[in-house]
Parts: sequence; C-alpha cells; structure tokens
Amino acid sequence: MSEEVLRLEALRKVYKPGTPLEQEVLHGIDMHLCRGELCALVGPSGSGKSTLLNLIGLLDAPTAGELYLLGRPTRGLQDAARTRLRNEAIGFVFQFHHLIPAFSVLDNVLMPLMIRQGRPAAEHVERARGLLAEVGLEGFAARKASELSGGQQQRVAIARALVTHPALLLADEPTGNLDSRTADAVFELFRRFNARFGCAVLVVTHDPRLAAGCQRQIELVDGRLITYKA
Ligand SMILES: Nc1ncnc2c1ncn2[C@@H]1O[C@H](COP(=O)(O)OP(=O)(O)OP(=O)(O)O)[C@@H](O)[C@H]1O
Repeated sequence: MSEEVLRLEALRKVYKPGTPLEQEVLHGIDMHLCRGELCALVGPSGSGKSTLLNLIGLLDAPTAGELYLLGRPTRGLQDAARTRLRNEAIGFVFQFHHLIPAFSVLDNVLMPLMIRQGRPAAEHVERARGLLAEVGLEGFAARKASELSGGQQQRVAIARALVTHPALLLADEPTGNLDSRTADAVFELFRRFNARFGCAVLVVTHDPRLAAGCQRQIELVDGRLITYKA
C-alpha cells in the first residue's frame, strides 16, 4: 500500500469566530494523499482553496478536525514543532514566488536549508545546483533573482521548494501569471519531480487543462469537497 503523506478528518475553518463577521469557510473536509500522487485542487473563486492549502501547509490552524502529516497529528503542536515539521515535510510554490530579489539564484534555492541549519553543507550546494540544472537554469546560479523573467523565477521557486526533498509539495496557482507555454513547461516540472522524488503534489489551479493532466482532481465548492476522483 502507498505511504500516506496527508490525511484530513472533518477539517473545519471559521474566520473571525464569535464576531459579527464570523464566516465558516471549510465545513468538514475529509481527504488523504499518498506518496507519488499528483492531485489538482479546483473550484470557484472564494470556495476556500487557499484556506485549505494554508491549513495543509501548517501556515494556519483549523477551527476543528484533525490534520495528519506523515502520520503525525498536528492540531496540538506548539509553534516551534509546527514550524519544524513544515520545514522538514513541505515545499511551497506560490503564484508570486516570493524570491529574495537581491540574493543570488543559488542562495534563493538554498534558503530553506539555511533556515533549517545555517550554513549549507557542500552536498546541499550540489543538490541545489543539480535542481537548477533540472529546471533549465544551470548558468543562472550566480545571477540575482531580480534579473530573471517571471517564468525563470517560478522555476527557481520550484527548485527551492524541492531542495529539502519534501514529502509534500503544495502549489497555489503556480502558473497563474504565466503565459500558456511557460505554464505548460512549469507544470511539466511538477510531473517530472513528482515521478522522480515520489513526493505527493497538491496543486491549486484554475486551468482545466492543467487539472486534467493530474491523476486526481478534488473540487471544492462552498467549502465542501464535491468531487473526489481516484
Ligand atoms: N484571513 C482571512 N480572514 C477572513 N476571511 C478570509 C481570510 N482568508 C480568506 N477569507 C475568506 O474565506 C473565503 C475563501 O477564501 P479563499 O481565499 O480560501 O478562496 P479561494 O478558493 O482560494 O479563492 P480564489 O480562487 O479567488 O483565490 C472568502 O470568502 C474569503 O473572503
């Protein structure tokens, strides 16, 4: 049986509870993801996709329910343990890549490892250079991130997300601001790394073509999962 990376049980999120602006955005989400799965999360604007991704990424806490990451329950974790687990287990790719513009491309890719352990080991520098070569940016390691095009910066962000060899890769509209050819190329990288590292990939996308290219599609409507295709 495939190893389970993520399990959500009756996950709920209420924003501003106990105030007149209280809003329940997720109404009890059950799902799981196994190693090697490439899964698209689709749904209309405002349906709660980013909220769900933030909970899964341990960037925000659920109001109720439980979230297991690598078999570990996460609800009761203190901030430091939560941050450690996030850094160990999860890679993130966002629509706006949040690179540090004045840093070199190589240092941007190494950043998650530097946060974890300070100065990176030689093997990690090699790993980062290898990932840069894989995303087609071999000659760009010493360039400043700000000197790259949007598509190139997104590829740097993918290399950065993978440098820790995460069990789970989360991507929120990673191709949202790219033209369709560049978007295809970026998505192809997800497919390749998903196959290569066997990480689980969960990608939020509005692009039905890209969603159709995933093995699984999960659809969120008004805070409920209504489609669950295996
Ligand atoms: N930090 C927050 N505080 C209060 N309400 C929020 C917060 N973040 C999101 N919401 C609300 O939760 C609902 C779902 O938002 P969310 O961003 O999760 O949807 P989405 O499906 O990702 O939308 P989109 O596709 O437009 O990015 C919206 O009504 C939004 O206003």
